Amino acid sequence: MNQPQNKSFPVSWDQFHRDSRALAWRLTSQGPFTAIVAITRGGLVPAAIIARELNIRVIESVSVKSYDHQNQGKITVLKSVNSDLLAADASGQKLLIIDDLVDTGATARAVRDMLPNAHFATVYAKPQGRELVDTFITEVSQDTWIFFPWDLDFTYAAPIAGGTD
Ligand SMILES: O=P(O)(O)OC[C@H]1O[C@H](OP(=O)(O)OP(=O)(O)O)[C@H](O)[C@@H]1O
Ligand SMILES: O=c1[nH]c(=O)c2nc[nH]c2[nH]1
Ligand SMILES: [Mg+2]
Repeated sequence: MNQPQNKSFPVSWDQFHRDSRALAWRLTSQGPFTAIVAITRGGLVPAAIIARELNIRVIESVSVKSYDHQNQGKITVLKSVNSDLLAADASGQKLLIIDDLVDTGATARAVRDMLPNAHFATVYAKPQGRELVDTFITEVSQDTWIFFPWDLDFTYAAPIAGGTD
């Protein structure tokens, strides 16, 4: 990552479900899609919600890793897209790629290279990667780290004004 992520944007399960549903609503005018390609692991949860809302039964995964905790490394493709879907994309079928967020855009670029005709959607977007995404719901600033509900646990929060309660 290019700049420190000194703000935080924690997302609850409720909020994530609502935002993913809002993304599904927005995607209704872009389909119908024959299949979803979820970018694991973060894209698996919104992909399940969107598949349910849009009645899509075929879900493929592509595994791309670029972060170790909050540090960006080089892009590694751990699992590519199966050849049937590569052929479907090349023949003009509408595929939908889903991820939880786009940050620098490195992951999105790698997956777009595999499926150049697919519609790319994320729940959240940061400015550096926004142009690589066709549809998203909420933008946060580049110096914000989004904390997803599957990475969080309930814990004590100090008062905003400082000190202890
Ligand atoms: O736009 P970028 O700068 O490439 O960052 C966005 C990607 O980073 C995160 O995935 P990560 O590589 O951490 O793997 P994970 O989904 O398994 O958590 C996130 O889920 C996106 O896929
Ligand atoms: O949980 C996450 N939050 C983020 O803001 C982010 N950016 C890249 N990868 C990320 N993972
Ligand atoms: Mg990811």
